[in-house]
Amino acid sequence: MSSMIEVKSVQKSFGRLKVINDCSFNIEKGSITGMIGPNGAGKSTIFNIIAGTIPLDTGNIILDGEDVTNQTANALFGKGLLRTFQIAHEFSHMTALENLMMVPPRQLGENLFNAWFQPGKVARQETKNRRKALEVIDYIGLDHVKNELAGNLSGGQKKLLELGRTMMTDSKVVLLDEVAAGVNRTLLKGLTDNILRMNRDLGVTFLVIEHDMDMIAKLCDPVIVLAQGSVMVEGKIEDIQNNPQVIEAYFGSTDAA
Ligand SMILES: Nc1ncnc2c1ncn2[C@@H]1O[C@H](COP(=O)(O)OP(=O)(O)OP(=O)(O)O)[C@@H](O)[C@H]1O
Repeated sequence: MSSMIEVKSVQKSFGRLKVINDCSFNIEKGSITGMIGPNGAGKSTIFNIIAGTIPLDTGNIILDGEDVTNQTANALFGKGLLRTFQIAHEFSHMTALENLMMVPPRQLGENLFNAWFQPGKVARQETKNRRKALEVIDYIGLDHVKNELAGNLSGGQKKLLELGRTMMTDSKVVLLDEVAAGVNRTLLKGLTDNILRMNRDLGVTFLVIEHDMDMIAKLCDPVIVLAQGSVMVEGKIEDIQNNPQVIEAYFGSTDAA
């Protein structure tokens, strides 16, 4: 297997606080890699560095063989790396289906030149886009609420819609940051099943940061344990759960989930 993402000796400090400390790991192509660790271990920070939302101090991020260190989230999006975002406030008054249709980058209809000079092409693109959105909404099991305003969807349905938005883009790698938070068990199963299907059917690689250990156990292999800004151990969830060092650092921590 080859690497989709390589994190190489990354360091990151906020002021005098060293948050990421010589952190290195690989995410294999086609894997669903989990990341766990105690509160404050640096999970969100390394996640944001990979996603291009915060710059690193030293080290490198390699995406599918290309050095993409400190490239913007937009540039990375163009290269097939996507993180899910909560549905922004301004999209909550649009329907679930419209939210999906909004997603593709470089949408022709938004380009004035194309709208004026290539109206046929724009219409074709919109039809294609709508067809894809209908396929995606069916795939994620939200067909029955496709015309509902996104703001009226339940918390779990919004998470499914966020996942659906990643499917509109043909992403190679999707970063998921605590998607299970606040989602009920039934919808969580839907979310987990969809991630597994996207991985299996579409070959999407995932990096999943999650406090929900059931979800990690169902989805992820391998699991990386981050502690104090670097990788403590990496392996199968069964081995990690029995590792005394991890139990001490993670499960022994009073504020661990
Ligand atoms: N922008 C920032 N400025 C200053 N300190 C920050 C900033 N972002 C994060 N930190 C600090 O970096 C450390 C790691 O935070 P981070 O959010 O990456 O941890 P985490 O492992 O995701 O934690 P949790 O599981 O609680 O979400 C914490 O001590 C946090 O206070």
